[in-house]
Amino acid sequence: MATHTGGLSTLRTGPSYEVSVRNLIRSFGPKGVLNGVDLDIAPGEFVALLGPSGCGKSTLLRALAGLDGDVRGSGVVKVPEQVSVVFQDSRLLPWDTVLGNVTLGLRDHDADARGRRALAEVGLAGREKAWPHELSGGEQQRVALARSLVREPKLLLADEPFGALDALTRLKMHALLKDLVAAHRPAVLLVTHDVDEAITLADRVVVLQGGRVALERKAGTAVDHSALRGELLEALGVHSAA
Ligand SMILES: Nc1ncnc2c1ncn2[C@@H]1O[C@H](COP(=O)(O)OP(=O)(O)OP(=O)(O)O)[C@@H](O)[C@H]1O
Repeated sequence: MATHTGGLSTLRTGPSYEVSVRNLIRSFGPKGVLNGVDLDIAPGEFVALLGPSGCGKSTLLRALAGLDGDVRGSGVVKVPEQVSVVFQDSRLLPWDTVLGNVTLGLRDHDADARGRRALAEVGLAGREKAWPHELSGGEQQRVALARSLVREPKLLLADEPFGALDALTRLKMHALLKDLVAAHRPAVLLVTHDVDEAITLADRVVVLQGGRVALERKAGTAVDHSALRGELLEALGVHSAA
């Protein structure tokens, strides 16, 4: 699914990066959206992408996924071959079972066994034969995660995957995603509007603004959550009294 530029990647970036973006520019008609984005993601690193609505977060994610066509020469210097994408809606095929959705397109002889294992990992063992409409929104997102991870991606791209879920389900999904990422170790780029979600889940938080990376901060358990929260909210133009 992802597209490659080859060649330049070894000149511009160390082999230690899974993803390298240099001076990525994207516009729709005369409107510039991405005006020179630089971003590297190391193997197994979890990066959260924050930014005001319309600043180009999804555009960047789609460029990395190769969803908007050929990205050669556009600034995506390096992306791995195995990329999986999870969106806000699960995008399950309504006419196939849960297991069928997870294994869709897999040709290996052990696809079913792998699909069952992936479903067990997301807490849906026993639901293989269910239809998507029989599942809750949270369960459908679990299936979407299983479908992504069964392909053992080197890069997991997630575009507000929990944005449509209630607060409690969202917290449960955070814990699940943390466990899945710890087990599979893909590099992750998570687009989110939720500053706390970004700080809790990611190793690094990147703020996109004016079509460029405006701020990058280390996140994770070792950092002062509330100080980082304040700094990020300020960068996003939200002035909180807290
Ligand atoms: N296919 C397209 N054609 C024309 N304009 C587009 C297209 N896709 C995105 N845009 C425009 O590019 C800008 C960035 O959109 P994008 O979806 O990347 O922003 P975003 O940061 O993900 O926003 P949000 O947080 O609201 O989801 C927006 O102004 C949008 O209208």
